[in-house]
Amino acid sequence: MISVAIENKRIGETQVLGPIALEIAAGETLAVVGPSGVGKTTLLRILAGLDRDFTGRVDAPARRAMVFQEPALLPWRSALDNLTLVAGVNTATARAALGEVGLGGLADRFPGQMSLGQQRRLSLARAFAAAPEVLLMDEPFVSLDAALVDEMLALTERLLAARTIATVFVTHSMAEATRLATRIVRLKGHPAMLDPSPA
Ligand SMILES: Nc1ncnc2c1ncn2[C@@H]1O[C@H](COP(=O)(O)OP(=O)(O)OP(=O)(O)O)[C@@H](O)[C@H]1O
Repeated sequence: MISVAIENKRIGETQVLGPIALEIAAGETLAVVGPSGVGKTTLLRILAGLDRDFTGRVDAPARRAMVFQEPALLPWRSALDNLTLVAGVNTATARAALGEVGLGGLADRFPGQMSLGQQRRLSLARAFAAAPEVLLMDEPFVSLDAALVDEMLALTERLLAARTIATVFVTHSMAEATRLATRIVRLKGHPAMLDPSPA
């Protein structure tokens, strides 16, 4: 379970967020939608513990994983080694995670030797490998073609269904939000707050 109460988040002189209060239960998938530049990534980075420069508090389990817009893989490490460098992921766990996303046969490939879809699946495998209690995804399917988005959505649904993770994902796409999320919230305004009308 994640509980967040942001009073104020500034970037320079500008107040970007707040006040914002949210609770996300284990097993729940919350989609955060809103216009470009409203503060969705800023909120997600606070939830991930990557940004502590705000007024307020975040209570969340320590085991958090993040999936970024770009796969952010290490090009000089094999698929397997991209997973084993995550704390708590040994070779057996990494192989199981690769198998779960359909990359069991590509453990020794480098990211540059994989298709875009395979790289995205590797990025998902890396996030799930460490058995996170909290998963944060920042537009994980942006710039993919429709068929690949559909494949990635199906895979993510399958991975989440087998676990009880508190998930927050940022998206521009209402179609993605509706498909994956159990709840949708919209960020609105400057500074951004939760829009009380249903998203
Ligand atoms: N390092 C920075 N310096 C100055 N302003 C920033 C910085 N990072 C973000 N901002 C500003 O903070 C606001 C929120 O940015 P954020 O990236 O959270 O928006 P977003 O909703 O995720 O946008 P998008 O949907 O386009 O990714 C924006 O107005 C942005 O210009």
